[in-house]
Amino acid sequence: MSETSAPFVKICGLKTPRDVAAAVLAGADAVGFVFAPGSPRTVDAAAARALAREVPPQVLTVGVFRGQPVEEVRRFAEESGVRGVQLHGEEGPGDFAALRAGGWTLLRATSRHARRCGEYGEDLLLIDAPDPGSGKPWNWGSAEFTAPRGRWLLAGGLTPGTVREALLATRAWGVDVSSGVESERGVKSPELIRAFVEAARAGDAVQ
Ligand SMILES: O=C(O)c1ccccc1N[C@@H]1O[C@H](COP(=O)(O)O)[C@@H](O)[C@H]1O
Repeated sequence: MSETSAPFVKICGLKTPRDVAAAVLAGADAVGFVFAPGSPRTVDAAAARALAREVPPQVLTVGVFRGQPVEEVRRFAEESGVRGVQLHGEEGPGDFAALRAGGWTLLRATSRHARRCGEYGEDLLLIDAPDPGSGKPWNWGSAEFTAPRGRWLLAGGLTPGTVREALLATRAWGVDVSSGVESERGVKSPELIRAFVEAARAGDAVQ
């Protein structure tokens, strides 16, 4: 995982070798493969395994889950060989503790208020819109939003045009995007991926 002061950037919902090449070439720190059913980006474990083989070791591969039983999460993560697990659900500290033994980097995604990264035993906290993967932004600029402490990623409707402003406003440690780097729903655009990473890193550190 990146230890630089530049924002951490995760590009999510990759489905093809072309998507992976674009994210890696753009300089993403992490790439996500969606195992949650019902998304236009859902891939199976075998497809993710083949894609993950194209990812260099400095880039974190992450399996993305929504409301799936821990046993299913474990099985997909083991079969695909991803190094990180991102949970969008009602998982509690016990679930994170159960997955800890697998050696994965654990990401907890929530749209609720969170005080700090690590409260549930996660390595990274992700503050997202209530409808993950929808491309709908939430009101991160509102005075009611209090940023958590520690390593947290901002997600939800970010685009190359909004990511820098969002980073400056929230002081997030990093960002995660899916819809905002697509030419149509579920289809990644190498140009938008490059533009997103460039915009996130323009001027580098925001912390
Ligand atoms: O990308 C999906 O389809 C998805 C499905 C289920 C859970 C999470 C999903 N992606 C995550 O959603 C946000 C980004 O959403 P947006 O499309 O940029 O608004 C990010 O955390 C993805 O990892």
